[in-house]
Amino acid sequence: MANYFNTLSLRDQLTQLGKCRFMNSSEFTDGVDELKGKKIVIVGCGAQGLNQGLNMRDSGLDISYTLREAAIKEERQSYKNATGNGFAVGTYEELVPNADVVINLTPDKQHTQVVNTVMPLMKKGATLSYSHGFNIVEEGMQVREDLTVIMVAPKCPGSEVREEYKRGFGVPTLIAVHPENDPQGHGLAQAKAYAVGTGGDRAGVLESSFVAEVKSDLMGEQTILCGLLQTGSILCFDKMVAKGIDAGYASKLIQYGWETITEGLKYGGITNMMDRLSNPSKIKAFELSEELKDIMRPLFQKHMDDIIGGHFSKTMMEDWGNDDKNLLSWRAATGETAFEKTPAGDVEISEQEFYDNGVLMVAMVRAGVELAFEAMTSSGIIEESAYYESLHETPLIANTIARKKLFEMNRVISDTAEYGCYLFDHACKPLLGDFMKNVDTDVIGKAFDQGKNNGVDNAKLIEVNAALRNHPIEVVGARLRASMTAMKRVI
Ligand SMILES: NC(=O)C1=CN([C@@H]2O[C@H](COP(=O)(O)OP(=O)(O)OC[C@H]3O[C@@H](n4cnc5c(N)ncnc54)[C@H](OP(=O)(O)O)[C@@H]3O)[C@@H](O)[C@H]2O)C=CC1
Ligand SMILES: CC[C@](O)(C(C)=O)C(=O)O
Ligand SMILES: [Mg+2]
Ligand SMILES: [Mg+2]
Repeated sequence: MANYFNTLSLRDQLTQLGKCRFMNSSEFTDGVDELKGKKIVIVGCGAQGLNQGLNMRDSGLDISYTLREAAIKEERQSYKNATGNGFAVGTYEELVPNADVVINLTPDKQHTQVVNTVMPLMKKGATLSYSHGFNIVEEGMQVREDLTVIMVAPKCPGSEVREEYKRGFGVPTLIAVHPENDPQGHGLAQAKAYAVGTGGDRAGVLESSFVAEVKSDLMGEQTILCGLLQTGSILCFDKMVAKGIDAGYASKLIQYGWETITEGLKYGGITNMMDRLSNPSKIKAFELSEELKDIMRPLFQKHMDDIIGGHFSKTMMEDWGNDDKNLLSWRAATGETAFEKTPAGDVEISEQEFYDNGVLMVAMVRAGVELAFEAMTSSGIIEESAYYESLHETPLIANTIARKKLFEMNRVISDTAEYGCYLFDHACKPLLGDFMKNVDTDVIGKAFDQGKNNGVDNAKLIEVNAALRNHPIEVVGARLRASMTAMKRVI
């Protein structure tokens, strides 16, 4: 199998990378009709499998799970997830031949083997669905000509897919039809109905391509969403402790700090997050983030280039072939970091204090979000997609760190995201070595303007505010957040 993206002509590469249309809610008036009464069988019952299945069943769809035989026999967690929630479970041979739609929600590493096993059992004209297109785009999986291939990719962890649905809403979702596999022309209608089933239509759906989803998803998760949050957690914690700040306080400031400060992003983007700081702190955070952007830009660009060119997927697949040696050793090493091992102290930290004493964390978030967005859009990914894969998803990943630190983040995200996160972290920490030598507790651990007057230069403040507010991510973000809020009001 060859990398599908690399087999395309430049024109087709650019067309598929740039495919992204924010769909109007009027396009979803048929609800789940296209899939009503159809047999939908999900392969795997993990982070996405369980939560998508619960939502689709509550939306009136016929959902059952097929698991590998050993998982059923040994009553593994996937089996318990499915049966414990009252779903029918069966082997591939029992369920796949009658399925109208087979949804592959196993880890990316398993896709080739899983698809090669289930495909011969699938009935003529059925549909195969994914939530991430790695197998199609990076591995070049060839799917039987009579089968339709679609993707419905929620832009968030599985736990949020369920939580938002229960709140009567949903999460932004990207849908796509593989152009090589749409023999009956109904792929888009099915993907739309599936997105309604998970609640995605209530938050916003992007009609995109497998290619755009893969390249943007990989970039977001490796850099700002997971990689930089990991690097920032470790570096900020070590700095505070080295400078004599109580380790329990430092641990708590970081564990809950990402969640608190990125909450500001949800409501009003980077502008709002930065506006939560006093004027002197905001100017300091701006200057730090400019410096961080200059230092980290080549690394963000390298990740984007390696993703676009296929170097990243090639090297990760080598690790798959090596029994995940890198992934497992990097996971173990993360568990040994001082931040992971130091429990959050029993101290009260107010919401405002997380901002005031976390100026460096705010600067890291601004730098990472903007750099990821810039690297994606300059590679042909449309702004809406780049927004979801950077700013929008950062608070959702930050929530996972608040639950159980980096362990929880890396547990909840896909193995693919986890691998890319460690790769970025290992390159980023040394890159920030000199920068970190020059920072002190006035920007991490204590308030920047403590005991000083609150004065700033007017011209400087105007310049900083303009730079923040006029960044393209703020423009597209304001539009997307307004439509999400409008959708929420309609429901
Ligand atoms: N994690 C996330 O939040 C997101 C994930 N995605 C995508 O969703 C897909 C699923 O990822 P995720 O939910 O993280 O996966 P998980 O690791 O959480 O779940 C995997 C499931 O697949 C089963 N499984 C593992 N290996 C095999 C195998 N060889 N054959 C059959 N079943 C197997 C496991 O069950 P058992 O081992 O018991 O057999 C488990 O139920 C991926 O394509 C990922 O990129 C997309 C958006 C976000
Ligand atoms: C951010 C990681 C992710 O892409 C996701 C939750 O969207 C993943 O692969 O887990
Ligand atoms: Mg993702
Ligand atoms: Mg991903």
